[in-house]
Amino acid sequence: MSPTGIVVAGLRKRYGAAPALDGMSFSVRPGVVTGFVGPNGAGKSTTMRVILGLDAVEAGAALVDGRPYRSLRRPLNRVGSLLDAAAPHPGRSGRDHLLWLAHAQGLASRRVDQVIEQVGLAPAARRRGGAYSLGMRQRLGIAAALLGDPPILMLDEPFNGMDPDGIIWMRAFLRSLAAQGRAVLVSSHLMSEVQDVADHLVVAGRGRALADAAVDDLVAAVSEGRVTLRTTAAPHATAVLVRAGASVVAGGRDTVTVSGLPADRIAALLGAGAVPFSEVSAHRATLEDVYLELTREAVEYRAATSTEVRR
Ligand SMILES: Nc1ncnc2c1ncn2[C@@H]1O[C@H](COP(=O)(O)OP(=O)(O)OP(=O)(O)O)[C@@H](O)[C@H]1O
Repeated sequence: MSPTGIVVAGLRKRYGAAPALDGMSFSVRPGVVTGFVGPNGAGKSTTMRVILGLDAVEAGAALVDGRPYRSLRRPLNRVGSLLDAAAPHPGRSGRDHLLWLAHAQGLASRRVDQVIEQVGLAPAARRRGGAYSLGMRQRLGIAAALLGDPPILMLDEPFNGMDPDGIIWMRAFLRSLAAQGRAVLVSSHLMSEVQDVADHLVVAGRGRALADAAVDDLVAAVSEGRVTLRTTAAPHATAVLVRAGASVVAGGRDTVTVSGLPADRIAALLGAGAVPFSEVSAHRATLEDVYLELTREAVEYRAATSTEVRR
């Protein structure tokens, strides 16, 4: 398959005065789905374009199988990419679009029917492209990326325009591609889209990777030292705990997340203050928490979504 996947090291690029990439570094390993998430403008699409040699950088390097994309001998057999949903000629069928691409790459027509099957486009393959929904165009774009049977796949926002069934299909499909040993990089500006599919996450913000780590490690790091408290008297509990030096963040209904105090001390303080509670347990952060924590400073504007009381 691919011995090294993709390695991105210290990419820098400006558009005018504004840095689009400001030291972007991460790697995409074989056999794993790597989610590439970050707010709008974080530099995800620019990074993918740089990996494919479509954009130049002022510093840094992007290597595919240890080489710059442009020096690969048969690049389409090494990396399959989806940067924008496919836009077949409106009068041409999806199958004809793929046949045209296959011939341009010197690939057998047989490959076209295989990838159409793989992406579940068979019922629509002979329909005119003009009638395709965005979700169908995404499938067609993925079929095109797979034509050369590449060991590396790079998909920019492939969930865009997919309905819930399409999203479930896409997750399973990406997992199966990684299980075959391929390196799969998939971007999204929504953490919810990559959760349940990515084993590894690169969180981008302001042109750099804020994190490049296994999902489990990120969740553990953000969970550490936090305690979930379930109480019907959240305002009272918050007042008691903040007075004792904790930070308290409102969670779901009847729950708050406490940091700065161990669980046994929290229970003792609430007991002493006669504050009712039903649970005090180690907090398990969600991927959404991880994302919010990491990108807090990288987002130019975010409406207040939680009430946080700090000491
Ligand atoms: N062709 C361009 N000309 C000028 N600025 C650009 C161009 N392409 C990207 N940028 C800027 O570079 C920065 C990074 O953009 P990029 O599209 O890579 O981010 P992104 O993470 O993919 O965001 P999104 O999720 O919105 O696509 C942004 O500030 C963007 O406005």
